[in-house]
Order: sequence, then C-alpha cells, then structure tokens
Amino acid sequence: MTLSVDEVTSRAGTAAELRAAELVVYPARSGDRGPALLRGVSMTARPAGVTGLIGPNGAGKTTLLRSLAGLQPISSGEVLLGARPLHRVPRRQRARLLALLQQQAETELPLAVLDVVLLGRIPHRGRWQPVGDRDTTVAAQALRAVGMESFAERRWASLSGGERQRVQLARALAQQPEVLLLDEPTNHLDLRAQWEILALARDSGRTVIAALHDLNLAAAFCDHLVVLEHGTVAAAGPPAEILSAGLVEQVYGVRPEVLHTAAGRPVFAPPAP
Ligand SMILES: Nc1ncnc2c1ncn2[C@@H]1O[C@H](COP(=O)(O)OP(=O)(O)OP(=O)(O)O)[C@@H](O)[C@H]1O
Repeated sequence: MTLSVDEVTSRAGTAAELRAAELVVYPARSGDRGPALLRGVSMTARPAGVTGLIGPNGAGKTTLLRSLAGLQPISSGEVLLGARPLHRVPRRQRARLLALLQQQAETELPLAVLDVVLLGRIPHRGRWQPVGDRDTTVAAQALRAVGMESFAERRWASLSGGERQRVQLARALAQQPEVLLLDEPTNHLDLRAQWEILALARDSGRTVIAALHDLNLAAAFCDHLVVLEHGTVAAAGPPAEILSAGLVEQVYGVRPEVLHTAAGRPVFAPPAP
C-alpha cells in the first residue's frame, strides 16, 4: 500500500479544534431516564493532532464520536468546532467540516468502489448535482492515498473486510473535512495497513479523533488520549504520561506487563504465565 500526501491527505493550517464540554447523553427515546451513556464528558482535540479514545467495550467511545459528529442527541453540554457550537452549524456545512468513519459501514448496494468514495463528495456538490471532474479527481486521489486505486471499478460487495475499511477511509478523505472522526479505523487491517492508515491520519494535517482498542497503536500514533470508563473520563493526557499498568488494571481489569521503546513509548503485553 503506497500512501501519498496530496490534496486529500494534507490541509496544513486549516484544521479546527473540536471540544466537548460536559456532555451528558442518554439512550435514544429513554427520556433522560435510566443510566446515561456519557456523564459529564469534557475533552479537547487539538488542531492537526491525533486524539485517541480508548476504554473497554461499552465505555462510550462510539457514543462520544457520534456526539462529536452531531449525530447523537445530547441532553446537556455542548460540542464546539473552533469557537462555534456545532448545533448552530448548518447540516450541509457540518458535513464539509466533519467526516465520521463508522465502525460497520455495511452496505450491499451494487456500487463500484469509486461510487462509494464519491458519496463523500455529496456535501460539496449537492445530492442531485451530477458528479463533476473535480469530484472524480478528489475521489481518485483519496483511493490512491489508501492504496486502493486499482480497485476503483470493483464491486463494493466483493471486497474483503480490510479493503472495505480502506475504501471507507477514502470516502471520509474525499469529504475533505477539517475533522476526521474514526471509529476503530484499524479494524480488519493487517499490521502494515494499520500502521500506514494511522500514519496517514496523523500526517493529514486534520484534527483526528480515533477510537482505538489497541493500546500499543494508541501510544504510538496519538498525541493525546482520552480514557473512557462507564461513560466518564477516567484519565486524559499524552500517552507516555497517563498509560500505566495501574491505569490499565483500573480500567480493563487486567494488569499488563509494560515495556518501553527506545523513545520511551509504553508497550503493553500480557503478563508472563
Ligand atoms: N440506544 C441505546 N440504548 C441503550 N443502551 C445503549 C444504546 N446505545 C448504546 N448503548 C449502550 O451504551 C454503552 C456505550 O456504547 P458505545 O457503543 O458508545 O461503547 P464503545 O465504547 O464504543 O464500545 P465498543 O468498544 O464495544 O465498540 C454500551 O453499554 C451500549 O450497550
């Protein structure tokens, strides 16, 4: 997979800060009864940096990403894109500013790969306008960026899990957003692809927020981490400062062995038997 930095992968200097202030989110239609999915969550994702969301299954990572994308009704608190409250940004403009790569973007529509990537251009050209040359160029660049240019004519339904994941990332890149919200972007990817996709996100110049399960990837590629536990923030800060055996044991209930790379980055391994 050859990744290139070009129009779709670099927009240095234009990314915005994305901030959540005291978010409280209840399950849809629960009418604010029962346990909240997020309780008083605050976080800041810096421009052109990678913020990792980590935490066990059910901790609230997807809920937070959907809230940050404006897709999840919020009971209290707010999401700010730069200085603007997100709910005040018109829907179409929001779609140009933020792209969300969802965990399971399943569709069996009989679309070619290029058509799937072109869906990312809808906020730029309007749903009923024909695809223009510029849309095709940007979509092709996005496919090239994720190493999938030779798959442009293939049927989406025929792709493997990892190939689908890359194409969905290309769709998000084709949207040319300031903020990339990635829900488990390394799902299904082999080791090399995991590293390349996260490097691509890191070097994109965009504000990136990625939910990750792999703590080693989070430590390697994120500038800042937010650790979620039962819908609240258990810890936040630079990976080398906050990731410890104690924190992992507190949040995940297992105590890992912690090694360190030459650069001082923590690496987590299961304890020796
Ligand atoms: N509509 C809903 N009604 C009730 N509970 C919900 C609803 N949506 C999500 N939840 C619950 O909210 C919690 C947080 O879910 P979420 O998907 O945000 O977690 P996550 O950290 O992304 O988990 P995973 O790592 O498993 O993907 C889970 O316990 C989930 O079951």
